[in-house]
Parts: sequence; structure tokens; C-alpha cells
Amino acid sequence: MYQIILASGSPRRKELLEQIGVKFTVDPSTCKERISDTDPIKVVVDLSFQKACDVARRYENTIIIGSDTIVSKEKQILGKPKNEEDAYRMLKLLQGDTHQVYTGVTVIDKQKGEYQVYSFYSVTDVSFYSMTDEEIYSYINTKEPMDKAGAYGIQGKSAVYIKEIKGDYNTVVGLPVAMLYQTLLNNGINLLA
Ligand SMILES: Cc1cn([C@H]2C[C@H](O)[C@@H](COP(=O)(O)OP(=O)(O)OP(=O)(O)O)O2)c(=O)[nH]c1=O
Repeated sequence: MYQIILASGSPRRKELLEQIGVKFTVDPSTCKERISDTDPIKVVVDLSFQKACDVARRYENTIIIGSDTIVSKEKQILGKPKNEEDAYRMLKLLQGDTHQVYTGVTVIDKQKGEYQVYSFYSVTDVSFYSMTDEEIYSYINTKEPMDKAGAYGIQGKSAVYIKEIKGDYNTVVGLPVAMLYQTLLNNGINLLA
């Protein structure tokens, strides 16, 4: 029986872990997120590692889960919009086309002072229908974009603009729970035990 900590303030990640039946507590990381690379895989793995490490320092005999999600479109990396103008820029870029959503996960298994670190990522293609400027502005007015990578929430009101996805839906929402569960199981850790 492990104590499991989700090192995230994201309500979506909490819901996804609850959905699969994991017993855990939430203790969000407070480290500043800086995108310091142009490779989306490196960015999400590195940020998930930083978040997990930040929280792992405070605990013993626990499993800590950190995660990070970004949107990538033609070599541009989109995090959360800084303001409404930034949200407009992102949605204008994404509408009518396909982009990638990357989620990186780092799990730190800290038992008796020893660390085991598992890092991985998942990527999903998301295709948007075209959006008029009016639709973009009215979506921004819902405030839904403001705390989400790429300025949209597939699980929310933007669902009417999503044409197709290829890959794991939960990767887009912020935590690929199947990959998380299976990766840990392959390493002898059962999150549901
Ligand atoms: C693309 C997309 C992102 N998101 C969310 C998931 C993440 O919460 C957020 C990306 O920001 P993150 O920096 O990955 O996470 P966060 O700041 O919300 O939480 P923490 O750092 O404490 O773990 O965007 C959606 O909810 N739906 C979507 O469709």
C-alpha cells in the first residue's frame, strides 16, 4: 500500500485519477514553469519532472505523480494563454487545422530514501473545424480557455469545434491514465492496489 500524491493543481488531472479509482492526495507543485526547449517531448517530460521533484522533496515513502501538457503546432509550442489576446492568437492558429497535444508524466517512487524515476509522454493529434472570429471571441468570453494549454478544453465548450482526434483522449485533457497505470504495473507498482 503506497501513499500516492498528485503534484498538480489541475482539477482535470484530479478527476481522471479519481475516475480510475486511485486513492491519492493532491499537493500541487509551486515551481515556476519555464518552456526552455523547442522539442515538445523534452518540454513536457522536463516540466513533469520538475513538478514531481518539487513535491517529492517534502515526502518520504510515497509515490509522486507530476504532469505537464502543451500544444504544438508547426514548431510553435503553446502553453496556457497569458491573456485574452494571447488566447485569440492561439485559437486563430489552431482553428481549421490539425495540431498535437503532448502530455509528459513523471512518477517518483521514493521509498526509504531511495528514488526510482519513471518519465514518459503521450501525444494525440487534434483536428479543429474552422472557427470564425466571432466564434473565437465568444468562446474566449466563456473564460474556459484561460487555464488551458492551447487556449481550449476538449472536455468543455470547445467540443463543438473538434473534428477528429487520433490518440488517447485523456492525453489532451491532461493525464494519460492508461499509460500511467500500465507503465507502473510493468515496473511492479499497482496504482489500484
Ligand atoms: C488542450 C487541453 C488542455 N487542458 C489543460 C490540462 C492542464 O490542466 C492545462 C495545461 O497546463 P499544465 O501546466 O500542464 O497544468 P496546470 O498548470 O493546469 O496544473 P499543474 O501544473 O499544477 O499540474 O491545460 C484541458 O483541460 N483540456 C484540453 O483540451
